[in-house]
Amino acid sequence: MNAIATADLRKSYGDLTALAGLTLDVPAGELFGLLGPNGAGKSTTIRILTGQLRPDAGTASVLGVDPAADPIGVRERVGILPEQESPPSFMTPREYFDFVGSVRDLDAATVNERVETWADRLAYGAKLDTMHTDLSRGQQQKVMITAAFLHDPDLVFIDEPLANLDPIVQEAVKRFLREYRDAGNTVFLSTHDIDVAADLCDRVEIVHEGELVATRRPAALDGDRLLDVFLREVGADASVGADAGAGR
Ligand SMILES: Nc1ncnc2c1ncn2[C@@H]1O[C@H](COP(=O)(O)OP(=O)(O)OP(=O)(O)O)[C@@H](O)[C@H]1O
Repeated sequence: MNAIATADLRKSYGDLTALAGLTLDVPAGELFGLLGPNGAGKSTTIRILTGQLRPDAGTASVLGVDPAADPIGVRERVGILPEQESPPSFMTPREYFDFVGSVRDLDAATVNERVETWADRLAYGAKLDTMHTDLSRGQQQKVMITAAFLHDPDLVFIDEPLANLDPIVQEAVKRFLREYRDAGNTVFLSTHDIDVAADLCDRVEIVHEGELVATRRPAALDGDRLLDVFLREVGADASVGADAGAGR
């Protein structure tokens, strides 16, 4: 069964074509990676799939729900870790999780239990009652990761999840994501980091200028081959483009 299916998704911002006909299936239980350079259309894809943005054309299904027709229905069922978003500056992590728990209809005991587990996993228990404004960027990212998983969704959309995290925490998050996938859940990961995609994903689709240009299974490649594919497919354009930056 597919957790996500899209057909010919298109989206423009004025004259700029961000998605030029994206057709994509993600089976349930896959740790899927959308890999592309800056400006390739990754966040636009996530925003459409999570009902935050309507496509100009094409269709999408997320856990059987059409995000354009029922955006709230999709957001109830999935977890979302947006790129570079911060928790509210005027709250502590504990207050924020209480808020997320009430939006997600979780009882206080469940919230507390899950928060303790996540604070242990990502080593930030000492900061649970510190205002977000006094947390480091990486500590704020730990809070955002916890919030995305707090209601134990079957599917998560995670945009550059490892940004700002030190190597120890990165390994803890990777370990968790593999366990989450092994339990039958689905991960839609968006990144421009080839190492992250190669290390973590069952399958990677490379997106460039709003189109899918290559698909690979990292386990079936050796060494740096995903980098070779990436450079071959997008490197030449990305290195001369105004929005250059293939991540390494
Ligand atoms: N609200 C917007 N208005 C105008 N243009 C936009 C808007 N959002 C995105 N774009 C443009 O659409 C294109 C795709 O952007 P998108 O954010 O989807 O890329 P991305 O692959 O997530 O990039 P990054 O890795 O840098 O986050 C880019 O050229 C971007 O400048």
